[in-house]
This record gives sequence, structure tokens and C-alpha cells, in this order.
Amino acid sequence: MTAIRQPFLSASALDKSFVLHAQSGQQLDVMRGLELSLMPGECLVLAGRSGIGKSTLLKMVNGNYRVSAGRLTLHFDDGELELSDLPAQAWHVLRRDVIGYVSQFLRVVPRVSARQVVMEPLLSQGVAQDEACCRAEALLARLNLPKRLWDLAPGTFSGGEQQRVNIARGFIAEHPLLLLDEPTASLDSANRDVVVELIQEAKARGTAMLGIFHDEDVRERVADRQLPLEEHMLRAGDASTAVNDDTQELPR
Ligand SMILES: Nc1ncnc2c1ncn2[C@@H]1O[C@H](COP(=O)(O)OP(=O)(O)OP(=O)(O)O)[C@@H](O)[C@H]1O
Repeated sequence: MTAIRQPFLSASALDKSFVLHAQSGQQLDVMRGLELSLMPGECLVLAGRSGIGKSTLLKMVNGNYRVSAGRLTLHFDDGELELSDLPAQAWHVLRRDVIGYVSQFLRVVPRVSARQVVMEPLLSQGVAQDEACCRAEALLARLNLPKRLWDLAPGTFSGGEQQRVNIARGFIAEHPLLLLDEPTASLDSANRDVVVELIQEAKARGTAMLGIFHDEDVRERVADRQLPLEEHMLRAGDASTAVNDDTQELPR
């Protein structure tokens, strides 16, 4: 008997518009009718021109932005979870246990050390302090973050150092779905190679990944498929003059 493989994440007729309250309530249509499916163990790379909505899609999957219309669904063995109408309190659990997100920039909290920032997703899952600490240090070492920085708060770190803390934090909890927003943008080639290895290992354990990679070499090495957003939308608005307004940022 052949097992039926189902996607872990799917989008169907997905729309996203922003309402710019500060600009006479103008509506900006960014995404129209997006269709996608992402299998477990697959790395799907979002492609398309600047402003087409790649980061917006990741933020919708992560619950930072609301879905305007359509379906965004997680498929579990025992049922489906529709993300577009999920109550706010459910996102906390989902981000703790299911969705990992490596954003472009680390959100630094004053006085919280790099090691602690990386350990936190494990601690919130109930992993013991010692084990969380060991795993955080192993990842930081692997990402070549100098040991002398581990006890310091990352606020003063270089862009590449902050990015590596962010990557360690994103990968440590081994979530089944990982969202990667240009995780290698500030890295040198040795550290880019480490990130490619981390992505390959995540694939091997069945993690579904949705990513944005502007570096062509990295993209080629990690992508199982590329999804040019233009070709998967019924109609895309020209959003080139948009400003940020509809940010519904929720704590990570
Ligand atoms: N919070 C927001 N409020 C209003 N408009 C927004 C908001 N976030 C994104 N947009 C608009 O949505 C469009 C898509 O932005 P997004 O950042 O998703 O593009 P992208 O494809 O990731 O671009 P790039 O490759 O340049 O990073 C842009 O025109 C942007 O201005």
C-alpha cells in the first residue's frame, strides 16, 4: 500500500491587501489568488521581483500579517489547522511548537545574552536548562560565533554576528515548519556553507521550509523547487510605492 503524501502547508486563493490608514485609507493589493503547497522535507524558495510579496507571505504564515482572503492551511496527521482565522492566543503555541522563523534582522532584547537568546525557544518548550545550554553552545560554535560573545547581549554585535545568533535561535527547536527570510544575507562564505548544511539536515529530518534567498549560489544549493510568485497569482497589484502601516507584529 502506498502512503498518500500530503503537504504540510498549503495556500489557496490567498489574497493580501494593506489598508494605509495614514494615507486616506488607501488599499494596496499585494497578493491575489496565490496557490502553493509545501511538502515535509522540502525547501521551497520564493522568487520574483522586489515588492512582489515574498516577505509578506512569510509574515502571513508566521501570523505577523493577517490573511485578507483565501486559505492558508497547516496539515497534520490528525487534521488541518486554518491559519487565516486563528485566534491570537493560538499563535503563541504555534510559534513555540510548529513554526520557526529566521527573520532578516535579530530582535534584540537589552541585557539578554546571545546564549540565552538561542536557548529561549527550547526553554519555552520545557527543555531542561542544561540541555538547552549545551545545544545552544553547540550551534553557536558551529556558526563560528566567538565564545567571548556568548555571554554578551547581541545589541552591539556586527550584522553577521547578529544574523548567526538569529539563525541558531531559528534552528535550535527543530520546528516542523521553518520560514527563512534571507538568512545568509550578512554572512561570509564559510558561514553561508554552515547555513546550507543546517538546511540540508533540517530537510533530512522532514522539516518543511519556505525561504527567500537572494544569493543565487545558496538558492541553487538549498532549493528543491522555486516558486515565482507572479506565476502563481491570478493578479498582482503594483505595490512599489507602499509604506509600512498594517504591521500587526506579534511577539515571537
Ligand atoms: N506593513 C505593510 N504596510 C503596507 N505595505 C506593506 C507592508 N508590508 C509590506 N508592504 C508592501 O507590500 C509589498 C510587498 O512587500 P514585501 O516586503 O513582501 O516584498 P518582497 O517581495 O519581499 O520584496 P524584496 O525582494 O524587495 O524584499 C511592498 O510593496 C511593500 O511596500
